[in-house]
Amino acid sequence: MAATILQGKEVAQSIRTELATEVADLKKQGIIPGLTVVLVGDDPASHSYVRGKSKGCEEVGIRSELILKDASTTEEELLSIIQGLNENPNVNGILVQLPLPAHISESAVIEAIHPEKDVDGFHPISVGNMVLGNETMLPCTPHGIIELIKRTGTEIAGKHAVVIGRSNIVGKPVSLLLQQENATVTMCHSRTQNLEEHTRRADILVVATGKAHMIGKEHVKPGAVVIDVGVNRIETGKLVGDVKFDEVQEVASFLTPVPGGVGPMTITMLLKNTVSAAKKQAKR
Ligand SMILES: NC(=O)C1=CN([C@@H]2O[C@H](COP(=O)(O)OP(=O)(O)OC[C@H]3O[C@@H](n4cnc5c(N)ncnc54)[C@H](OP(=O)(O)O)[C@@H]3O)[C@@H](O)[C@H]2O)C=CC1
Ligand SMILES: Nc1nc(=O)c2c([nH]1)NC[C@@H]1CN(c3ccc(C(=O)N[C@@H](CCC(=O)O)C(=O)O)cc3)C=[N+]21
Ligand SMILES: [Mg+2]
Repeated sequence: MAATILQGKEVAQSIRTELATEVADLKKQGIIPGLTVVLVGDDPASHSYVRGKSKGCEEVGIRSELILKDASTTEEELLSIIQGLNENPNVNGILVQLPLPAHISESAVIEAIHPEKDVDGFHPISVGNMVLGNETMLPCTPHGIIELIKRTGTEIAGKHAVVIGRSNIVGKPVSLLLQQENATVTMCHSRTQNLEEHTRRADILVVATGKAHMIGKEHVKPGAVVIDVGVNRIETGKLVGDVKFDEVQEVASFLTPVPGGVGPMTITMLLKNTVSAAKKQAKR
């Protein structure tokens, strides 16, 4: 039986409609949520993601600002820009697009963002609160993935979830959130031996490696929910996931497409975090 395609784009759209109503209400109270995105350098993929973020803000009525700096920007300059944004009451959320040029320390930059404005959920305080299960800003991609899985009607509790990838922005946090939803979680990475043996036991398989088409139907248990996080531009210029969509579609029960799956959910969770940051900051 062919998998149901999990149209993240449609789910994202319906959440954005709800957010637009919420933002309209906030505006009546004089609260205008604002997001500032800082982009250093001229990586074309980064520019493309950042455009998606501005468009998302526009759709729901969030005021967005883009600060573009060239690749030679120093760490000191960037830290001082962040300091200014921390102090600016019109800015509720700050996102510094990663990766940064090699001469800038990503951890120093992330730590400079005020945790209340950390809409990426990357600050050590946000990460620590997530690990402890405290209420906090959740990282956008992992949060979007959990929302998508829930929309399938799949009960996460008790299921075996396998996550491939252990990055700080996707693999690690999504495995933690799945565990908090009471899944039994296995984490795989580039040093995992016999990958297929692990993935074939997954009721829920989350793939976040950045390796185009590395997962085929031989990796997937019939009936599994498969979430493809990868966004890879191949030679033809086409955008593809980490999963061989056509063949995995034959065995999975649900499968996310690329594009149109996890990506739009990521941006929507960013919008959601920005709105919640604005509400929290307005109370003070
Ligand atoms: N749709 C969205 O919203 C988003 C999409 N992405 C995309 O998701 C993908 C992953 O991103 P990110 O987590 O930042 O990537 P990273 O490169 O930071 O991490 C990749 C992870 O995959 C593991 N890995 C690599 N190759 C293999 C392999 N052959 N077998 C098993 N594990 C492997 C690595 O293992 P090891 O740790 O051992 O090196 C690492 O843990 C990228 O394509 C990225 O563009 C990312 C963020 C958001
Ligand atoms: N500080 C920071 N926060 C991030 O959240 C962050 C980051 N840095 N660096 C890079 C990764 C990657 N990422 C994506 C977001 C949306 C899509 C997305 O919307 N993709 C569309 C296609 C986009 C296109 O056509 O290029 C889709 O999948 O449908 C993809 C990737 C966020 N990231
Ligand atoms: Mg990375």
